[in-house]
Amino acid sequence: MKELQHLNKYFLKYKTHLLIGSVITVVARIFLLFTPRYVKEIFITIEKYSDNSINKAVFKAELTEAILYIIGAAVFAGILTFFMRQTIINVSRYIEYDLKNEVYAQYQKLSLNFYKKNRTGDLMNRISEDVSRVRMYAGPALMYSINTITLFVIVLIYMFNAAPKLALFTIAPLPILSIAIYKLSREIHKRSTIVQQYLSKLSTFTQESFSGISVIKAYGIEPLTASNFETLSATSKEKQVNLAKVQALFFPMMILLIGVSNLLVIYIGGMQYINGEIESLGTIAEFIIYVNMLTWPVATVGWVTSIVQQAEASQKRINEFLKIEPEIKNNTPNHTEITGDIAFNKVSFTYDDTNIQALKDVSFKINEGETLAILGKTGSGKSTILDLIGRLYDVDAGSITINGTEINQLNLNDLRNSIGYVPQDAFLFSDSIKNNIRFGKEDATDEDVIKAAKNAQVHKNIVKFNQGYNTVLGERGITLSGGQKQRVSIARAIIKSPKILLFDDCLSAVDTETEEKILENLNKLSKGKTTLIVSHRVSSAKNADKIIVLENGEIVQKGNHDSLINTDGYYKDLYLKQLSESDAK
Ligand SMILES: Nc1ncnc2c1ncn2[C@@H]1O[C@H](COP(=O)(O)OP(=O)(O)OP(=O)(O)O)[C@@H](O)[C@H]1O
Repeated sequence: MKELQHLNKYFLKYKTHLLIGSVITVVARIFLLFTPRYVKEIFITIEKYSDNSINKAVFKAELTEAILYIIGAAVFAGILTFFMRQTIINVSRYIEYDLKNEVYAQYQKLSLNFYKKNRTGDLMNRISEDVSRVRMYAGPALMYSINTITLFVIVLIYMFNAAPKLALFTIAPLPILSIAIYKLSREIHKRSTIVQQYLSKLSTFTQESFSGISVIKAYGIEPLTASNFETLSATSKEKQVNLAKVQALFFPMMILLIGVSNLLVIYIGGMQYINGEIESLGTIAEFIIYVNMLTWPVATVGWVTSIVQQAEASQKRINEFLKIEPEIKNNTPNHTEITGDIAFNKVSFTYDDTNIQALKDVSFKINEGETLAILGKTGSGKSTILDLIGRLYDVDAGSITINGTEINQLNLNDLRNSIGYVPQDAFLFSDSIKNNIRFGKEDATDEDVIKAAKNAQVHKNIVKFNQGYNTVLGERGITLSGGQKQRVSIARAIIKSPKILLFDDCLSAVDTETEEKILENLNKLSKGKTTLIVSHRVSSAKNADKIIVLENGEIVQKGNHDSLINTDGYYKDLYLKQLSESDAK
């Protein structure tokens, strides 16, 4: 129960609801217990009438009174049961909602390293499956526990008062029922976890197959994919059948044990009646109703125990993530002014998971309003420089400063809000083009969106779509070409009009003519803004104020276009190669 203590703060938050719910539960059970007692009364009345101790009129009156009490109590207990569910079960839904929000907020705080270590499916499972299991503890388990305890205490008092020996025999099989249900619930849980795993394997397989349907079709491997699906599906079916087998045992077992208890009541009760140990047959009828009333609560003891165990395991998994301290912390809660003077001072950085040193002793400076182009072979560390500016990771050695202040001393939100970042793989949400661009600036008007799209040279493409800016993009923006996606992503960054613009090789999929136009527009737009352009093309770098060339994480060349084309090295070679390529066209 240690892990579940995390929920205590929520129980405290909803204490009034819980208290009212508990009181209602107790009162509802008390009313429910009117039935057996009045059934006994009816039997006694019948016995009195058959003994001729009462006349027909009294018999009728007593019978009617008892029946009315039974109906009234049942209706009242029914209404209270409704409110019992409306309070306690609703609280479990509130707690589920709060917990999901807490986990989601924590996910957002965690750094990229966390996302590399944990699979998306796992993150999704903890926020949905695990939270649902915990809800079962916060609601149904709590409700049934109060229910069972109340019913048990009252019924046992009644039973032992009425006929102690009969009471003892009647409740004897109940612990067996409870243990059996506990064992069965555990088995059901074990098997349903396996079923769950297969279902998620099936959905991952289906999702991947249909995302990559063009590759599957191009390679003509539909039969192979179909047979892999069939194999997976067959195992999944087998597991479902296994689960259904144990589930099918649940009710027969309950019916059997109720039957045994009923027989015991009738047999022992009958013997006691014959021996004159109990005064009326009504007591036997009363006990039969008690046994049936107790069966479900007793069964729930086993069921609740298994729910609590599952919830504890799920909460443990949730707590594992909640306890992780975000690696990237906002060290300055106060607002900080961000300008565009950026300096790298002997920065080194190694990726934790791969142990690859992506940057070694990198130093450079860009003044506000300047453009820096970063070139170099793949894997030389270019993207890492951009990631470090946005503090997606913190440096291992050296420092990065913006206007003389180390970036880890800047307010993290201010820093990220002042950056417009266009990643290498443009990621677009399944939403309209307009909203995808507006994502950069929530309060942007339609005119702002169009202006940004024009500057990113994508407006003409967008208006050609039937729905124009309202065109909804499919999963991962599949309806757009690579170059169009890159340009929508650029529009998203420039609409924000940030102090710092980071372009990570985001013109690779556009032709050189469009690239030229975009760069021209950016040149106008980025007046006063600091711009970093990562590229593999000299055309993207030639107008930059400064150029650096990276190799294996180290700066091997520094300068501008004019100086670098006159110096032997990577830049000059690239320039000559790309010049001859464009001449050849
Ligand atoms: N998230 C990551 N986790 C672990 N290692 C990484 C990660 N990102 C990059 N690396 C490694 O760090 C090195 C530098 O990568 P980086 O992405 O900065 O290179 P790049 O110059 O931008 O390459 P490209 O031109 O192909 O985009 C590479 O060896 C790469 O494998």
